[in-house]
Amino acid sequence: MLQTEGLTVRFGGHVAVDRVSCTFAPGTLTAIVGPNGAGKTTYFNLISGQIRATSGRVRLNGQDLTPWGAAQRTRAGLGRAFQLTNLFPRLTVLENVRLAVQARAGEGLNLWHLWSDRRDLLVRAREILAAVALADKQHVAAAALPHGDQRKLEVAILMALEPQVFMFDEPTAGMSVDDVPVILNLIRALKADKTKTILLVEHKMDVVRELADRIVVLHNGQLVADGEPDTVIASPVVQRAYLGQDVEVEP
Ligand SMILES: Nc1ncnc2c1ncn2[C@@H]1O[C@H](COP(=O)(O)OP(=O)(O)OP(=O)(O)O)[C@@H](O)[C@H]1O
Repeated sequence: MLQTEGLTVRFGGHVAVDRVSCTFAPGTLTAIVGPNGAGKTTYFNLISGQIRATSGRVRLNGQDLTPWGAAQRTRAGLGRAFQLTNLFPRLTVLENVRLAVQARAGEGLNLWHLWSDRRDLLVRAREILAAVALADKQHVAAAALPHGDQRKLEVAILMALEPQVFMFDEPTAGMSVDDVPVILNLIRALKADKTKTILLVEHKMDVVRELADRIVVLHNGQLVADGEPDTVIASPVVQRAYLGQDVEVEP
């Protein structure tokens, strides 16, 4: 169970995320939608610990993570698709995934263990690469991958870490038409597991409609709608937000 309580961040005079309180339960995929600049990515950054809140709290299973940095939150089970800066650019695709599998298996993110004889870890890494359709690129250096493949590698590493909470921020952005279904299938499979808490920021409403159990709408940093997809999509607040008109929110 992931919770945010009154989560707020100000950048100068601008309140990018404004008192957002929300609970995300295991077995549920929640789509977070809203117009450009609504605060979706900033909300993710506050949850994953990339930026610190001005006020409010983030809890996972009741534990207050608010004072913790991103790495500690990852260890606690909050998983966000890694940015390439968190990867080892000169190591191959397989080595990067293998390291994440090792970290999950409790051997730590230790390069000296990379060639240990834990064959099971290597097998698991190869399975994950097959699932994200990167098996044929396993020996390519991470930094040499085209953008779409780098996004797939980020998802592969996230899968390898087996977090309790999966956070996807526009996971298919910049991907080829062939790769989009690969990633959507993976998210479907995670959802079918029914034990994971999945958060998805996504602009494509057809994807949201198909995958979401619940939709949360942010507008000007505030949570303005929350509920079942059909109800939320039909609500005047969403219709107005997507038509670009002003939405009335709390002062
Ligand atoms: N580090 C920062 N410093 C100053 N302002 C910021 C910072 N990060 C985000 N903002 C501002 O906060 C607001 C919310 O941005 P955010 O990227 O979270 O929106 P978003 O809903 O993810 O938008 P998009 O759909 O375009 O990705 C924007 O007005 C943005 O300019």
